[in-house]
Amino acid sequence: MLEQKLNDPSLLKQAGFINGQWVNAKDGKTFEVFNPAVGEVIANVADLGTKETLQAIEAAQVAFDDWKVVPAKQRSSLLRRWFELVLDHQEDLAVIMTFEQGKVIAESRGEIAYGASYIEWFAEEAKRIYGDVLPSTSADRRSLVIKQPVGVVGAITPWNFPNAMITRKVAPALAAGCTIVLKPAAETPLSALALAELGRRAGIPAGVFNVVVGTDAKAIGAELTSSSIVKKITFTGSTAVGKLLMEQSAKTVKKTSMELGGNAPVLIFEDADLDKAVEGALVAKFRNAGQTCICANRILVQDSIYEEFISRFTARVSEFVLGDGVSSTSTMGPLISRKAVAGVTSLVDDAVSQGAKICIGGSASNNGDHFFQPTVLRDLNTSMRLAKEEVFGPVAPVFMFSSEKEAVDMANDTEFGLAAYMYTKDHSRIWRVGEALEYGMVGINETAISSEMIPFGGVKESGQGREGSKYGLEDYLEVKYFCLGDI
Ligand SMILES: NC(=O)c1ccc[n+]([C@@H]2O[C@H](COP(=O)([O-])OP(=O)(O)OC[C@H]3O[C@@H](n4cnc5c(N)ncnc54)[C@H](O)[C@@H]3O)[C@@H](O)[C@H]2O)c1
Ligand SMILES: O=C[C@H](O)CS(=O)(=O)O
Repeated sequence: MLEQKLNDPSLLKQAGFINGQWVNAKDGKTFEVFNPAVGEVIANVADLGTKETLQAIEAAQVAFDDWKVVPAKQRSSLLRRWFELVLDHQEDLAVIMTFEQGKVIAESRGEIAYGASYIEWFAEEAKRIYGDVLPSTSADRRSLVIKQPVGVVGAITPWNFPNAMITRKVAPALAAGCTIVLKPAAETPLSALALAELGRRAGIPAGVFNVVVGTDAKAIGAELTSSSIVKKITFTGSTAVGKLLMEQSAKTVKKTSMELGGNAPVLIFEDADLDKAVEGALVAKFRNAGQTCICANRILVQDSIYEEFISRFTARVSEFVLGDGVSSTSTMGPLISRKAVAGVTSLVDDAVSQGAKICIGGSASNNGDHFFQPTVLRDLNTSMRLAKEEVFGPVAPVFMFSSEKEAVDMANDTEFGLAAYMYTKDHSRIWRVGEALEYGMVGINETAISSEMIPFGGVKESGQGREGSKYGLEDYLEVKYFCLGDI
């Protein structure tokens, strides 16, 4: 049982969190949460819907009137306390995450630290929300700008990073003086509810941070996007759903922040440090069993080093140990669902049917229903689905290119533009290729590019807005201009 694994079993919450209270569904409905590694039910969580979402929005509106005038330093202190409590409970939060999402425990511990870093960062940024005094337009008037919170925020988050994708939204929202209604993914509600419990213990006032858990994402999302009380929607998830939410938000002209899908290329040029390129591509591809938005979705290798790269990379991939993420011997966990395994399988089968060769792996593993073998494919062409679609699984398609121009054209031949990576020692090439790549983030001889201090986000159909860094707060603030006459 999950609670028996926890030092503090009271962190395991199975109800929604609205206006500082744990609430069950008005109709008493619940839904099951599964451990993807073993297929066991680990929790039965309240299945909230439209009525409870409206209740949460109204609570957030009432709370906003008080929260927006809490001095920045006090908001900062509350966020700092929340940060400290998250780190104090890092192990329990990591165990909860591995049980409901499947990632290996070391990665879960890492995500808790990463998620906490956003709370720490925005606790600090809360005290740096500055306005401007502008040059006068005439002798008898003065112009100035203040910044104010946008208001009630609706947030919808994915299952692949069930802690950090939440704190990356809730922390800046609260730092700016906004209140928030969060709908986490139904696959991973427990991490969100544990964060809400620790926020409550930190002293974050009732109604400021609300969590609506439920399986009817469409209904909850419709309520959040149609309400005139909700002034902003912040979403992390697939591009298809992001487009839908943007459409729904247009009717009330909401601000939107969108962190959407990716199709990250790794460009490995013949002058690259091949050891670094192999290790970088390995991390970029197989983190969270390939289920991250900035995973290496295509590995593009220059023809003269293609065989050497394939040999070294495949050797390293053969070292992964598939298994239950709670086991310290496992280095890769399951995918989130059987549907995910089927999706990855169809992408591999499509490539092989068109002539791609399997270097290692290539099919679902017999470890259990949700496992897929770490896979390397070679001899691919750009007509294959793997060249266009987000894999979201442990499959590394290695494409070949001849010239720098061909590499850039291949890399940019996608509607996505989140992250891209390149390995080269040529500094002129770094600037030429870096500026030509149509992506929001570019890793150069490095693929571990994420932190709370950088502007995370993409261009094209990978989204709009940035999360983290000094830029991440602006999405939760409105600029107000004062014109002082009769001076
Ligand atoms: N850019 C980023 O920072 C980032 C981070 C993580 C994941 N992602 C992307 O998310 C996708 C994988 O996550 P996923 O499968 O959870 O994505 P998803 O879009 O299916 O679901 C994301 C969230 O949206 C909700 N949702 C689904 N349909 C909805 C609807 N009609 N109305 C309202 N809410 C709805 C889901 O319940 C979930 O909470 C991938 O495309 C990945 O690239 C992007
Ligand atoms: O999956 C998307 C995450 O944003 C990736 S990261 O952990 O922020 O690098």
